[in-house]
Amino acid sequence: MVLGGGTAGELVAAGLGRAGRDVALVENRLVGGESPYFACVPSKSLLLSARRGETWELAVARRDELAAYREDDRAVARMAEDGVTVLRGRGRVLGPGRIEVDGAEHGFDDLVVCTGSEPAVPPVEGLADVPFWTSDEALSVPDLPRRLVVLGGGPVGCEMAQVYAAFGSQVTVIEAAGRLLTAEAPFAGEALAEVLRRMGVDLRLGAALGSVERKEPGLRLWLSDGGTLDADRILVAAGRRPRVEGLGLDTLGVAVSPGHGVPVDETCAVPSGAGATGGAGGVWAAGDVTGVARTTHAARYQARVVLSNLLGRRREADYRAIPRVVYTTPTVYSVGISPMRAAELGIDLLSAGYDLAATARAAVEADDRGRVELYADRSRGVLIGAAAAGLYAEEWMSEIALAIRAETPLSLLTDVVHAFPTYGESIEAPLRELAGRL
Ligand SMILES: Cc1cc2nc3c(=O)[nH]c(=O)nc-3n(C[C@H](O)[C@H](O)[C@H](O)COP(=O)(O)OP(=O)(O)OC[C@H]3O[C@@H](n4cnc5c(N)ncnc54)[C@H](O)[C@@H]3O)c2cc1C
Ligand SMILES: NC(=O)c1ccc[n+]([C@@H]2O[C@H](COP(=O)([O-])OP(=O)(O)OC[C@H]3O[C@@H](n4cnc5c(N)ncnc54)[C@H](O)[C@@H]3O)[C@@H](O)[C@H]2O)c1
Repeated sequence: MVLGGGTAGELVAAGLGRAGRDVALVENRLVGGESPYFACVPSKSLLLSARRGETWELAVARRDELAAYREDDRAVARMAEDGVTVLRGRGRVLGPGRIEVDGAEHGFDDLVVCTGSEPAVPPVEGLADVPFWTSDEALSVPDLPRRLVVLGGGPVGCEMAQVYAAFGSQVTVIEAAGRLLTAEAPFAGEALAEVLRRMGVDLRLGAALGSVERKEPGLRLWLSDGGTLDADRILVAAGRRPRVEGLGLDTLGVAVSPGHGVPVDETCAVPSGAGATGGAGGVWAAGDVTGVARTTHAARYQARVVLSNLLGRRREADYRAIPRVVYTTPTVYSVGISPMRAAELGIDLLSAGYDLAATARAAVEADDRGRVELYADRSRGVLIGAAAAGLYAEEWMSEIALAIRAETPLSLLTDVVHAFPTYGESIEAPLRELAGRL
């Protein structure tokens, strides 16, 4: 029984079905989940349209076509082809081996929890009384607000700010922390801030939203720094919470708490309390609901780990090199440990950086923005993290993910040759610098 038919749930269910197992997928919205209809695909489509200078009407038409007009018939048909029974409705576990889907009871041996995440709405005075968007609306409705306030300067807030500013909205980003993309290396958020400011985005950094009130026409916002703002629409992009409540997991002895992921071990099994099995089998979880990495590729990775273990081939997940990408122009790509995290862990970190402007490719592209930074563990002589802000960084930084995951010695990495003229050449000088400082 797979509970939740998004990226993770689809992959587990399809794999089990193809392997001839008896498998059902419970989904109460759209088979496919967030990514194809409300998240990755429509956001990347709008970002590309913005970069190409398309009109809003064309961009929305293209977005909606790519998002299959938010209809899941093709995804459901694929499930049927793979031998998966789709149970439409909200699922709730009743106890070991028993689940209810919209009133009907079904049995199961193994349970895989893939219920994803939902937007976190901060407890701001007045916010619940005004109409606001989350990314779901921002990526599915045809409106282009004249004045848009984006609450949160994380990946969602930054991507949406760039989209709406590019198409002509007057955008303000309110970010409680002092910079954008707070989890990542500081230069990345600063590079993005510069680009957004140049596009006319008003960045209110270090300010939280205090309260909101209707003010015809539109809304009036009060900030914690005493400032006020008038807007037509608020987009809440203040983080996401694993969807763990109301699933009945407590009946299996699985302790969950709001805002925290379902706990998983390295095999993506949910450690069971007394009598906490899904019947004859076990309880597993994959994707955003685990709160581990919260990206589509991480959901797919965990799903493959679950699938392998369910099919009898033990597999453990390794999260050291899962990329985190913000698909703005320029792209912000991060992987592995950030400098802040290394400091928390007491790692003796060596860092080296390089401005992309110094590459021949930057001259060819006539774009001198961007930088790459590499972080190595001095004691082990291997890369443990990296960040880049630059055009196509999501493509040319993949080799760094491989180097981190494979723990390739720096001495060997310095012997890798990159094609000329590419942005990939930008990592050669920092790699040599790091190797020379070991
Ligand atoms: C705006 C935005 C942009 C993003 N862009 C990217 C990107 O470019 N790249 C990237 O890698 N990641 C991106 N992400 C993150 C990515 O969308 C998620 O990590 C991914 O969708 C997680 O997949 P999942 O299977 O865990 O959950 P979901 O896709 O959310 O699937 C969970 C499913 O479970 C169903 N469900 C929940 N509870 C129940 C229940 N009780 N009964 C029945 N069904 C239930 C839900 O309806 C849903 O369909 C983005 C996220 C957002 C918000
Ligand atoms: N390209 C991608 O892979 C991609 C793109 C978008 C989202 N995602 C995933 O979606 C998840 C959610 O992204 P997100 O950007 O919503 O969350 P986030 O947690 O990364 O960022 C939210 C930001 O909102 C700020 N904030 C929260 N409450 C506030 C308040 N009251 N006032 C002002 N600022 C406030 C926080 O300081 C934080 O910086 C991410 O963890 C990411 O994994 C991935």
